[in-house]
Amino acid sequence: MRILIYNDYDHLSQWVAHYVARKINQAEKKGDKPFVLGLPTGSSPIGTYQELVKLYQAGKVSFKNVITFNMDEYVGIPEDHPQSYHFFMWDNLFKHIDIPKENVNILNGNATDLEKECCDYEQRIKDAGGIDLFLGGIGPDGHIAFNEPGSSLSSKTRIKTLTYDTIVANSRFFDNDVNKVPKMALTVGVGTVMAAHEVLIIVNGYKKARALQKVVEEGVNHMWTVSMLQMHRHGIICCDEEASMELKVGTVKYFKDIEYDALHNLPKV
Ligand SMILES: N[C@@H]1[C@@H](O)[C@H](O)[C@@H](COP(=O)(O)O)O[C@@H]1O
Repeated sequence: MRILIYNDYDHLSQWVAHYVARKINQAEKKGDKPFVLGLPTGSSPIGTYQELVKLYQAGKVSFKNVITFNMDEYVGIPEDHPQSYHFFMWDNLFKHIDIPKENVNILNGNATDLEKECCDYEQRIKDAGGIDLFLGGIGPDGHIAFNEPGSSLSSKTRIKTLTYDTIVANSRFFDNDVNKVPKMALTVGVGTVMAAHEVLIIVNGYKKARALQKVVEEGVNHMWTVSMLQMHRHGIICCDEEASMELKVGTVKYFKDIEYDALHNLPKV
């Protein structure tokens, strides 16, 4: 697992966006199949999305041949609700780029048969040839997508009940009122994320420091579901200094040394 520790969120976001754009362009050159990208919501990827929009506007990347799969969606709020993940994705990324609407996949939290929606989503991922690169964020309790502590590390897309921790953390988007936060969500499983060819997780801010410490310095544990990344063949964590605050000085120094190039040069797009 690679750990890239950037001085600040802006540098981290720039690097991630260039990395994604480079992968898209490499796939475009090969020309055999669309590039399949897994995407998160939340505040962590916003800087990356802004940088990707800039790269698109500068003509450095096109999303015409990209298929996306989002990680999760709340159950029971309309797609045009400002806090739905559908709304978030169009508002922060899709409406600013040239991705064809039919290439965007987001779980439907209002489907009449939610279990079928989850099974169909797994099938759609398979039909697309699997996910090439899954971007993700984490919750303060180390959850990935909505795979709350205790989730099966081989889980697939399914319905999950949100923990009180997550409801409180996400209430900041719902007028700080826990009662307004949906109690259930549809989410890809830890196994769905780990099946991607590559997984890149963005971790920023001090509130994620404890989770990062667990994931980097302790073992694989279902109570910190993102720790499963340790088992992935191509796992990368991009974090900022604040998120690294609970790591040992020696751990930080080690990863800063071995990732010197990635910390000082942007991937060529
Ligand atoms: N389901 C989402 C996760 O996919 C996301 O990673 C997490 C962190 O959000 P933020 O990036 O806003 O801290 O929030 C939610 O729980």
